[in-house]
Amino acid sequence: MNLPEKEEQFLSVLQHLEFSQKSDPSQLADKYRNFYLHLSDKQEELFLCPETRQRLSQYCHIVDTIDSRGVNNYAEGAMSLCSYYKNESKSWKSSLSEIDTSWISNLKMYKPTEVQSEEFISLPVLTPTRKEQKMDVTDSMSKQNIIKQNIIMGGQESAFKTMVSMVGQESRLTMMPSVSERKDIFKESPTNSYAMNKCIDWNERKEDQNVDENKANKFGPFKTAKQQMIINQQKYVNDKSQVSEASYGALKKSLGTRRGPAAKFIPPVLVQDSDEQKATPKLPYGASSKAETECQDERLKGIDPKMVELINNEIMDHGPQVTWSDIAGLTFAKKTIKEIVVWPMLRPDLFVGLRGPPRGLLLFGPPGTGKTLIGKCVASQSKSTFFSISASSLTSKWVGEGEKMVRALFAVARCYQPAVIFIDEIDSLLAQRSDTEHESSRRIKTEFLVQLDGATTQSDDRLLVIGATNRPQEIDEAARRRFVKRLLIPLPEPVARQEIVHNLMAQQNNNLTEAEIQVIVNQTDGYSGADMTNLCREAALGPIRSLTFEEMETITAEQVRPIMFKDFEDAFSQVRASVSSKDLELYTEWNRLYGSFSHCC
Ligand SMILES: Nc1ncnc2c1ncn2[C@@H]1O[C@H](COP(=O)(O)OP(=O)(O)OP(=O)(O)O)[C@@H](O)[C@H]1O
Repeated sequence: MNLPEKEEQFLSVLQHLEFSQKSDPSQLADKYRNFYLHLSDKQEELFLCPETRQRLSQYCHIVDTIDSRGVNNYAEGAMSLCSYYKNESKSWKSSLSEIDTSWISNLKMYKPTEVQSEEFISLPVLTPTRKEQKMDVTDSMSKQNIIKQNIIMGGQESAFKTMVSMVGQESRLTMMPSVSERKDIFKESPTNSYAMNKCIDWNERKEDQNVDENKANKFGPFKTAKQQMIINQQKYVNDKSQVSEASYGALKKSLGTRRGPAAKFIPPVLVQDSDEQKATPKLPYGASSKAETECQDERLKGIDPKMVELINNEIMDHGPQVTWSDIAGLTFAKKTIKEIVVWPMLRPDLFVGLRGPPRGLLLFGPPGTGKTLIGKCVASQSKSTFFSISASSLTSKWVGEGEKMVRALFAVARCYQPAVIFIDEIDSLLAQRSDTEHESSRRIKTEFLVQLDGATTQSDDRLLVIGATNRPQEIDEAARRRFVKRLLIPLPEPVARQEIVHNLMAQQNNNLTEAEIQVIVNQTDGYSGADMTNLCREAALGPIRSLTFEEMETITAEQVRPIMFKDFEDAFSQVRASVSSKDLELYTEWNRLYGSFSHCC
C-alpha cells in the first residue's frame, strides 16, 4: 500500500507512541508534539476525537508532572537564561545624586499606617516643591527604612502608602524616585510589585551610590587596589547591616503576624534594644512590672531573641490563679510545700544561709493526682512567674535546639524572678544515661543539670524548679541529687475524693444526698483526682443524655433536670480507676528509698 509521505510519517509517530511508552519522557513529549503537528490542519476534528484528547492529556501529564519523570521543559530554558542574567541596574547612577539633602533634617516623620486608601487614590500630581517640606526625620535612612520595612512587614501595599503619605504631605524626599520614575510608579496599582521593586532598586542604588561617593572622597579620585578592597569590604558590611535591619521587621512576621495597614505602628528605625523589648511579656500571677525593667539586663545577652519570645508566648503560663483550697486532700504535701517553698519565696530575707530554700522539688506519684495543680498553686501563692514546659516537648519540638532552649528558659526565668519552672514528665528529660542515648538529649540533660546545679545561678536567685514525674525510678542519680526535696503525691484519700465531688457538684444543679455522696466515695477507691473529675463530668452529662431530640432543641438551661445518683451509677460503667495497684507499690517503694518525707506518709 502506497501512502502519501505525510500520512506515512503520521502513522509512524502513532506507532511509536503506542509501543514505546518506556522511552525517555522528553523523547515521548517530542513524539506527542509531532503527533499534533500532523493534526494541526484538521483542527475541528482534533477536539472531537477521543483518541486525540487522550493523547493530549498524556502529553500534558508528561510535561507537567513534577517528579523525576516529568519533562518540565520550561524550567531548563528559564534557568539557563537566569544564569546569564547580570544585574547591572545597581550600578546605575541617579540624577538625584546632585540634589542638596541638608533639608532632610527638618522633615517630619509620619506613621505609615495612618494613611487611608482614599489618600492614595486622590494622589496629587507631583511637582518638586522641596522648600515646603516641614517634616522631622533623623536622617534620610529612616525614610528609606519606612518603605523597606513596610514592604517586609506589611507587604507592598502599606509600603506604597507610606510613600504616598509622604507625598500626601507635600514633601519631597531624597529617597523618592525622580519625577519620571514616580510617574511610572504611580501609574501602577498599589499592589504592583514592579512599582515596589522599582522603588527599592532606586533606594538601593542611591545607598550604594552614597557609599561609593563617601569612599571616593575619603581616598581621593584615585584608589589603590588595597583602598578598593577596603571600600568593598565596608560596602559588604553595610549591606549586611541592612539585612539585619530588615530582618528586625521580618521577625514578627515569621512568627505568623501579618502586618497590614491597620496594624500597630512599628518604628522604622531599629532600636538597639528592640530584641529585648520584644522579650517583655505580660506578667502572670501578679508579678510586678519591675520585672519588665529587670529583663533589660545582661542576663538575656547571648540568648536567641526568638527563643525568648517563644518562652514568653508558649511557656510562660498565664492561666487562672490556683489556691490551696482548689487542691483536695494532700494535706501533708501542701503543708510541706508551703514551708519549704512558698514562704522562702515570699520572705527571702528570712530564709538565708543555712535556711536557704531548695532550688529543686520533685513531685512524683501516679498520674492525675494533682502534681501540675500543685505547681500552679505554688506559683500563684508565692506570687511568682510560672513557666510550664513538658520535657518531651524540649526533646522533640525543638530538635537540636533543646539545650539552647533550656539555657534560654533559665535566663528568662531569672529575669522574672521570683519564678517557678515547672517541668512535666521530667523523667523523659533526665532519664538514666545510656550508650544508646541520642547525642542531642545528652546535651539537653547536661545543660539542664548545669543550670539546676546552681553553678551558673546566683545564690540570691529566687528560682524554683519543680519536676513532676510518674516514673521516678527512671531518673538519673545525678539529677535526683539536684532535686533536694522529693515528695510523693499519692492517690486521694476518701476525704479528698469527697471534697472533689462536693467542689464539682457545687457548680451544678444536683439533688445528691450526703449518703449518696458517701456511696460514691466508697465506690471510688483507687481513683485518682483526674479519674474523680472525669466521673463527675460523665455523671453531669446524664441529664442531657435523657433528653429527646425535640427537647434538646427547645429546652432552656434551667429546665434541665438536676444530676441524680442514678447518673453516677451510669457513669461508673464508663469511668474506671486508671492506676493499677502494682504501680502504686512502685511509688511506695521509691518513696521509701528516696522520698524526702517517707516516714511521715
Ligand atoms: N487533689 C486534687 N484536687 C482537685 N482536683 C484534682 C486533684 N488531683 C487531680 N485533680 C484534677 O485532675 C486534673 C489533672 O491533674 P494534674 O494535671 O494536676 O495531675 P498530674 O498529677 O499532674 O497528672 P500527670 O502526672 O498525668 O501529669 C486536674 O486538672 C484536676 O481537675
